Amino acid sequence: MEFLRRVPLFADLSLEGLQMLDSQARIRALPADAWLFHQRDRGDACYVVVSGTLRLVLEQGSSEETTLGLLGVGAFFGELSLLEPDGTRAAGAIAVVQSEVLEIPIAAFETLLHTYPAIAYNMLRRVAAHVRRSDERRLEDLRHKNRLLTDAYTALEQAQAEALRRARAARELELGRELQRRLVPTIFPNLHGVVIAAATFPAYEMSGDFYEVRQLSEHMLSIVMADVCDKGAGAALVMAMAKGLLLGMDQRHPLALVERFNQLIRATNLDAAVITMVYSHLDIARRRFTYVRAGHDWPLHYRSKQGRVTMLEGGGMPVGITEEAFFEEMHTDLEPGDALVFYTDGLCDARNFAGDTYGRERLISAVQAYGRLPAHGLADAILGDVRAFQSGTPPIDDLTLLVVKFNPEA
Ligand SMILES: Nc1ncnc2c1ncn2[C@@H]1O[C@@H]2COP(=O)(O)O[C@H]2[C@H]1O
Repeated sequence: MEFLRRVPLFADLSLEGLQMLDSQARIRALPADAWLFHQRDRGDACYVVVSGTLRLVLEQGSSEETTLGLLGVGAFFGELSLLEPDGTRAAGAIAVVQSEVLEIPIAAFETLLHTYPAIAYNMLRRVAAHVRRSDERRLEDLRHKNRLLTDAYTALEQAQAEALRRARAARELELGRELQRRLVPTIFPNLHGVVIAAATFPAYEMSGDFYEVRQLSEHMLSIVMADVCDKGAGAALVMAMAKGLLLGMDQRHPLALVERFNQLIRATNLDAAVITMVYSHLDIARRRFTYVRAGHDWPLHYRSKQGRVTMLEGGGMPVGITEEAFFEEMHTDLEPGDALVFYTDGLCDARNFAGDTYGRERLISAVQAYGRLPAHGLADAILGDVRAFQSGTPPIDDLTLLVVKFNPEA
């Protein structure tokens, strides 16, 4: 009774009212973590905390919980569900520590409301406050969910745009690669027993390496091996432009062609347009090889009679550096069974795990060892030697190899 009198809600109750409550209410003990009731349970009593602490919980899902508030000694709760017919609990109540509550059955609660207008009025104020608070909570909850949704939507939009951009870039690269594949020949003129084999491997999606073999007359081939001094898409664009320029040029004189080509490349004003190249003519009837080496790695000449390899001499700077560049036209005579090996610097610069480069010495040894093989066999043997040396280390530069096997028909 004394305890009931100290509960603020019951402060104005008459002795009769307090006695009625006291006779009908009972104490319930709750161990820590015990549920007094769950949200959505049917309400059949209201409560006052006698000892300990309870927590009011919104149970939103199996794992989601929101604490509405803590109830200390003297707190009154559990009345909302009693005010509507067959009302259910708006929240669950759980003991935080070992606690006790005074349980007032619905019948006693209704008698109180009917008998004491002041209590009914207080109850009305509590309900109004609950409704307002729950509206605010719902609004804030909605705003929060809206923010989460907006964030998720923005993230999704960004991810979609990024995926689209990547797909487009990948498609463009694929188109570029395809275009480039068509720019380098795979079928070569096979005349008078001269067989050519070539292979190119870009370090990135696209490459700055290129080669070209054209038949200029019945007995004359032009052979070009070139390397744009850059990698990737930029190099590939310069490569396509350079190839176009070369195609339209007068091919009769190697030295004149390289000099003119240098001026044309300079005239493009592109910084990236620096190209090392070997431009050459193979005169099959005269067994003569004429070439201009513009800053490119020395082609190798396998002399079948001696079984030896020589580097083809002759100097010159890369194309595209200066208008005053100096180039040299050189000649060498070929014997049946000889081979010419052209390559880009990606071949000698191929690295192994230890960081060592394949190098020209190894290349010369390989050409010397396999020089007797036909063109494709020799190209495969050289590439096999490089791959074995690399043992899986990813390439850092484009790698191109072209082999000419000279077996003129008598
Ligand atoms: N914001 C609130 N929303 C719902 N119930 C509340 C809230 N704050 C306190 N409560 C009390 O928690 C009790 C849960 O059971 P009832 O719905 O019977 O009555 C509820 C109120 O007494």
